[in-house]
Amino acid sequence: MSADTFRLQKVLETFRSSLNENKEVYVKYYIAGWQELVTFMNSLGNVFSFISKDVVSKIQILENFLSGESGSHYVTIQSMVKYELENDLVDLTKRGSHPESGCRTLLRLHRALHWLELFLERLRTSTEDSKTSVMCSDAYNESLAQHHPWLIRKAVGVAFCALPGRDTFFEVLNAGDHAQVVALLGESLPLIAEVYQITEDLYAKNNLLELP
Ligand SMILES: CCCCCCCC/C=C\CCCCCCCC(=O)N[C@@H](COP(=O)(O)O)[C@H](O)/C=C/CCCCCCCCCCCCC
Repeated sequence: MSADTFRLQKVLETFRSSLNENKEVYVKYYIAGWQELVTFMNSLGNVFSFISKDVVSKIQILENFLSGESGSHYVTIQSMVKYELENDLVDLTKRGSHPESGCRTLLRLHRALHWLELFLERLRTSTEDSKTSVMCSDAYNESLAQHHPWLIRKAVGVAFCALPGRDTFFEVLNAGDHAQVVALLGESLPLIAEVYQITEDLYAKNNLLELP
């Protein structure tokens, strides 16, 4: 299997590894989960490249923090929030001297993780006449759409029309037959949901949910 072949199992493994016994979220594994999702998006064709490019740029920002001189403060999302707030490294109300803080960058991926959770639950419970474009757009309208300007929403709508049908989508997930994919989604979703909720609670507690 080539390195750039998407594996749903790997998404499950990375999100499982991202949580420690203290319910802290390791940035390294959070990033790894997104890198695997980018591999999946790239397998869908160029129509999604504007999306994967944005995710890759945000992954790179977080990787740069993690490998930088303050990297020890970026090991977990919790330590990142603490460090950036204590050192005034976050633009809280308007974009200023820290336009691409770790907190703000991760928030964008966090919001997208909500979309993923909503979409995967729809996929898990879908029937043979379900449409991937409808499942994607319904999940998008319930989550990310509120954070995107009109032009982005329109571009996303066009991209959704290019999505493969449900059967092909299951095949591209590369996780066996439908029953095996549904089982793996059932195993993955609680982990994704837990990572999402821990991050949501952390950001809400620190009033970071609307970072510019
Ligand atoms: C486990 C099974 C895999 C199933 C398929 C999932 C594969 C894709 C996973 C996630 C894709 C969504 C990632 C979206 C990240 C968007 C981050 C964002 O909101 N960026 C905007 C804000 O950033 P700043 O400008 O403030 O820095 C950015 O402006 C917009 C970027 C481009 C548009 C993003 C649209 C997201 C659409 C979500 C549906 C993606 C469908 C992928 C194909 C299944």
